[in-house]
Amino acid sequence: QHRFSTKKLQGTYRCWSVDTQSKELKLSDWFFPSKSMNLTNTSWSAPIVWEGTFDEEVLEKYYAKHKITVGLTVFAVGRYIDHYLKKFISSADMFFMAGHKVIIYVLIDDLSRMPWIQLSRLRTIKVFEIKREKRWQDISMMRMKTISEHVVNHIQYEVDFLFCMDVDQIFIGKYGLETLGESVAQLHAYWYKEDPKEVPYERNESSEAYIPIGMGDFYYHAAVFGGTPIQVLDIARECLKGIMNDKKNSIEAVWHDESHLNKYFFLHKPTKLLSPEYCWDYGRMNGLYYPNIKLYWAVKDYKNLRVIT
Ligand SMILES: CC(=O)N[C@H]1[C@@H](OP(=O)(O)OP(=O)(O)OC[C@H]2O[C@@H](n3ccc(=O)[nH]c3=O)[C@H](O)[C@@H]2O)O[C@H](CO)[C@H](O)[C@@H]1O
Ligand SMILES: [Mn+2]
Repeated sequence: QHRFSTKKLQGTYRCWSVDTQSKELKLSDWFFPSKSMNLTNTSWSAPIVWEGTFDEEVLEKYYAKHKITVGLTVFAVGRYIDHYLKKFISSADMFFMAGHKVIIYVLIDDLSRMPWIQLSRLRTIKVFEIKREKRWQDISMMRMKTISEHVVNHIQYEVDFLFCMDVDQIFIGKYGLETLGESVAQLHAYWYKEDPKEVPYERNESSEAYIPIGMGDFYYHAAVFGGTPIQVLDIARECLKGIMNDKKNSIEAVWHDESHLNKYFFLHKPTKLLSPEYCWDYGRMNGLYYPNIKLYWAVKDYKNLRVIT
């Protein structure tokens, strides 16, 4: 078993297996990082996708012949429905996999509050009612349970690739084929330049999400992850297992599902990483400028929006 044991962590990474089901285009055909850019490859040879590293034309041509459908799950519970959902979906309609088939899976705790949104061609929405967890921490963490159930029940038969995203964000640039992969992780905008020693991994040894100081590769943002449906199923199941075991021991990891996701990607290296351009925070990172932001954080308002318990 790969769950935590200090001895096992040392040097024995489980690398990804080649998923023969994946319709992904071969890396050497479309990924051309320039030498002047930093951080375009990981130590396990996964690409880190930035604007300027990929040949969009080659990708479009390839996927014109190999038709795909891309899924996108988003949760909206409580006040997050009225505050974020419409903007997230209408901006996704415009920018997420433009020109390709997309199914947006909305998981909502009150169907009657689902906003009416006129979609473009090739886009479908499927709405599912879910039960509302009492604490915001559980709303966030139990997404892993709901995602895994829906992947098992239907998503796996409907899409070739799947993304799972937070609702409190907005697309503003083309979020395209370059992001597709077997297992895709998002670099967190606050920590992508940081030494892994400094990032907020769970440091409690008793937690399933524990990563010892000095280990770890990057700090990944749980607001975006994806891959093939089978891979996403594995991510969601493993994270849920960690979350539930922690609950049994009355532990809650410091950044909830994000801590468990970081543990997962530490043990099972993602095959593709997305630069912070794919999930940017204009609020805190305003000293830095990237001209090609594709998705950014909406303004947070925890005090008014989160369920209070
Ligand atoms: C950088 C950072 O601070 N990250 C943490 C923070 O992310 P966030 O502050 O981005 O968390 P969040 O409030 O966006 O919650 C995550 C997602 O759960 C859904 N949702 C959550 C609450 C709610 O009342 N209704 C609802 O629909 C919604 O899709 C939302 O986008 O908090 C999360 C827990 O919430 C995780 O611990 C993240 O690791
Ligand atoms: Mn969020």
